[in-house]
Amino acid sequence: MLSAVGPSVTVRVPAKINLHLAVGELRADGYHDLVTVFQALSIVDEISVSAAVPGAIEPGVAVTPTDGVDVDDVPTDTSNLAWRAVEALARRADRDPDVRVRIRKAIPVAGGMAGGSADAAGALLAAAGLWRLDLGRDDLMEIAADVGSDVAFALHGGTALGTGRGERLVPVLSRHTFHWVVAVADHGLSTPTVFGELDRLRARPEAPRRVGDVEPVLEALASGEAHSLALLLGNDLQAAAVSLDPGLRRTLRAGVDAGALAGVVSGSGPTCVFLCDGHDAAVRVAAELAGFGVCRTVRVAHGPVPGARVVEGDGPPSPPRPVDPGPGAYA
Ligand SMILES: C[C@@](CO)(OP(=O)(O)O)[C@H](O)COP(=O)(O)OP(=O)(O)OC[C@H]1O[C@@H](n2ccc(N)nc2=O)[C@H](O)[C@@H]1O
Ligand SMILES: Nc1ncnc2c1ncn2[C@@H]1O[C@H](COP(=O)(O)OP(=O)(O)O)[C@@H](O)[C@H]1O
Repeated sequence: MLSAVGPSVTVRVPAKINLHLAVGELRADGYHDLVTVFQALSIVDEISVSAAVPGAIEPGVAVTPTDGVDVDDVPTDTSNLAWRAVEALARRADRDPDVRVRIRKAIPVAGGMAGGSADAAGALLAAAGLWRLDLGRDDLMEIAADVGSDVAFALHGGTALGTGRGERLVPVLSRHTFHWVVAVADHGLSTPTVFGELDRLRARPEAPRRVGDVEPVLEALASGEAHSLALLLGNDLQAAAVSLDPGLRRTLRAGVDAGALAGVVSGSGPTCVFLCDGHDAAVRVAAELAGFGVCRTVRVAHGPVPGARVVEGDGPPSPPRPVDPGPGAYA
């Protein structure tokens, strides 16, 4: 959009959860190989990138909370993941990152829902549009993966199987919409600390049990059966998140007591997500769970939803991406 002060592009980008997260051994590069099933949920951040204008729009990052999210721990300096994405794109395009990034934040911070990665994906798409860069989807995915393991999925959206660090994606057939209750904790957990805790737990004789194969999860998604999927939700990082934050055990129990089909820690936590038998059931579970006092806030959400999309501005609209895969997809 051409405004009085200059052009700007706005992108909406979803949170993710991990329906299945199998963590391999620690690699020499400090990462772990993953086999994960991501699903994008209807909790979205909005990222606007505007051309800096001397004296009117200063380069940098601003963050505004929405939906009661706590943004105290979101940096507004060059360490913000959205800014790092803009810098990576600017390097690729051989230009200055002379922009202002505004983030309207609804995704819980440090909650295992990849909010920072979502902002990075949003900033990447918005800046590419603002600068009218001639980059294909593969170029954007490559830059995204360099910024963080989860950034590529935020561009992709829908439901996808992630391997490698989580950045290698194949779309997964997911029939129907799944309804979730999201229990947001009053604090965050650091992703590297949770991976480190899992390594520590695995070095002990009574190592936590690992999640099973991913194939049954893909079959349940293809069938669209929430009851089948509920039995298969699993996350190797859950034992580590619970070890660092034992209160999560109560949260997980409370969601099921409130009527959810099943619950699991999302990614490195501490957000817990509960699969419900339809939208009305999710609203009931959320109301009951909110009364248990086991988390800071409770949200109702659904998935899958599309990945990062341009909603306003003079950049090219993002190509529509199928939530269901085309030929050659995994399931
Ligand atoms: C655990 C997951 C599951 O989807 O999500 P979150 O809980 O963070 O949302 C992801 O793997 C997080 O991805 P992301 O948050 O992008 O991680 P990165 O910035 O790439 O890495 C941060 C740190 O986490 C650890 N890490 C991350 C990914 C991976 N496959 N193995 C790792 O060991 C490493 O210590 C790394 O230095
Ligand atoms: N745009 C951003 N939004 C949220 N956190 C950010 C952002 N940029 C950097 N961070 C840092 O990344 C950490 C992890 O945040 P986040 O991506 O929300 O969680 P997670 O890795 O658990 O999914 C935060 O504690 C914060 O310090």
